[in-house]
Amino acid sequence: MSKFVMIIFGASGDLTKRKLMPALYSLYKDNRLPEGFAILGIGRTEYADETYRDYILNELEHFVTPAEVGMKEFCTHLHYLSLDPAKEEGYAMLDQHLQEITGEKEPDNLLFYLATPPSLYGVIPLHLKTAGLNREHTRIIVEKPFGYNLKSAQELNKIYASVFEEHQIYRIDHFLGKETAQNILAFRFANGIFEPLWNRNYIDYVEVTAVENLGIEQRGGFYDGTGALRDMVQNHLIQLVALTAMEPPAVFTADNFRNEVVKVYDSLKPLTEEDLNEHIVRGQYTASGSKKGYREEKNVPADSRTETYIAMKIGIDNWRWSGVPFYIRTGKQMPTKVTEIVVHFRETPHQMFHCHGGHCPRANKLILRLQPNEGIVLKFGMKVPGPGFDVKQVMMDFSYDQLGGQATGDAYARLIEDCIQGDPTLFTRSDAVEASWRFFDPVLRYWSEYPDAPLYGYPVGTWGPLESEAMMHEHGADWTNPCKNLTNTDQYCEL
Ligand SMILES: NC(=O)C1=CN([C@@H]2O[C@H](COP(=O)(O)OP(=O)(O)OC[C@H]3O[C@@H](n4cnc5c(N)ncnc54)[C@H](OP(=O)(O)O)[C@@H]3O)[C@@H](O)[C@H]2O)C=CC1
Ligand SMILES: O=C1O[C@H](COP(=O)(O)O)[C@@H](O)[C@H](O)[C@H]1O
Repeated sequence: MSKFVMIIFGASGDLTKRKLMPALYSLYKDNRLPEGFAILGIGRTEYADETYRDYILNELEHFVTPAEVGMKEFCTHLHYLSLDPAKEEGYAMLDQHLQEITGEKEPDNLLFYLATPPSLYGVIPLHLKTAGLNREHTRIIVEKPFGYNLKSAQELNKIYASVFEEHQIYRIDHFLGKETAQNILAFRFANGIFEPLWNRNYIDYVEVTAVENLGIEQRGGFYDGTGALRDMVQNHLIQLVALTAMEPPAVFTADNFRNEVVKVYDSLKPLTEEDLNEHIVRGQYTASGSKKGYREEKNVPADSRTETYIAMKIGIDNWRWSGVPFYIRTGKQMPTKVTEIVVHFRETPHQMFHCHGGHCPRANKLILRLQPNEGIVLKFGMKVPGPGFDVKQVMMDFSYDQLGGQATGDAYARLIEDCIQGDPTLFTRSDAVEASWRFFDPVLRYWSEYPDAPLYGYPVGTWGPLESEAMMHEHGADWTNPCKNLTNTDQYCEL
């Protein structure tokens, strides 16, 4: 077998330093990278191998905590080549460099990772093809968002299909690499107790939340052309909906699993005019105290109408879910960072216990928390000891800490390792990416046709525009908001 080389386009960027290098280092220290591997960073920024190694070592010392021995040794596997990935002429030099690193005439155990702005996702594979670097054993990982809308995703898929076989293409969505996202499948399909209840007969509605207490950091240029819908909803949030809603595959293989994901996307209830007007709330954070508003961020136009928050009510038209609303939301500069799915079961058909002593019987709720404090919480009513029938909500909770205190693995490490081993299960297939865009395309069209469609402000550190609360009130409910500084499972503000 040829020597393994991972080539990162965008090697001077944010993703590389914050996620990819720490993930590769964690695989390295656990001896999970192929023997004699090399990593070649590509970018327009000028570095010599040595200065790039120093730069990455410095970033690893910052992002890998606690600091560990072995990082310097890991960095000896790094190389750097300065070229503009948009220009064809650099690719012969890339080929030459790969030959020098591997000592082989035609190295083909190559993994290309596209961590550049999405505008380069179409041109890089074409240049790889021209340079003859799309060899039999090469693979390519492409970051999200894959496409800007349905049409561009279809065009990209065509380009990739003209350069690689589908089994060589890995469209990454790092949420699927999260241990806790995969655990949704184990929770649903390895346990008999919940699955019989997991349908429209017993579930009233579902919330999917992925919010952050950070702003856009230094990514204004990227984010302003992207927005929350493309950055989070079309990929991460809808993947979580799929994991929650999908049917169990008969056998757990990559194709079976991915077929079930596509079936969920194909069953998403097309958005109507009413949905576009009333069941989508977009927002943008505004200054509060010393915190900047979105329009004051670097590389963001002062009149930007890019959404940093979006909440939507969506439906799935199939036997299991017909009539059950899924409320999904994501936002920057919220009070805390939390990713979770809350499944609200129907109330008992008849309420024989009434509110008492400040407590009211409520419907059962199951919370699947992906981060932080990964775990599962089931809420149910119990009689408070003493006279009368005072029913209080209590919680049964499982925390990942109970699994021997082992930290949940890193999503990027898991996915890069899967790709090296040729396992595409947790990557997005071409038909899935198109099906997802097909569903969200009308929202993008609506916003471009009606640029004055409402965009609500929300102050930094709040739970988004009040209009999104109003959307939930239509269902007679409120969003489940964990308290600020969530530190353990019983900190739910509404309790
Ligand atoms: N950052 C994150 O947390 C996450 C990012 N992603 C995705 O990963 C991808 C990369 O993100 P991120 O690292 O934040 O992006 P960056 O904006 O940091 O860009 C990465 C690198 O691409 C190169 N680049 C930028 N513009 C151009 C250009 N016009 N032509 C050629 N090269 C260019 C730059 O290197 P140089 O100037 O040296 O050429 C830059 O360092 C994006 O698609 C993003 O959606 C996904 C999940 C999380
Ligand atoms: O893909 C992205 O995800 C991050 C959030 O990921 P998490 O694993 O930290 O929850 C988000 O900040 C970023 O904007 C987006 O591009």
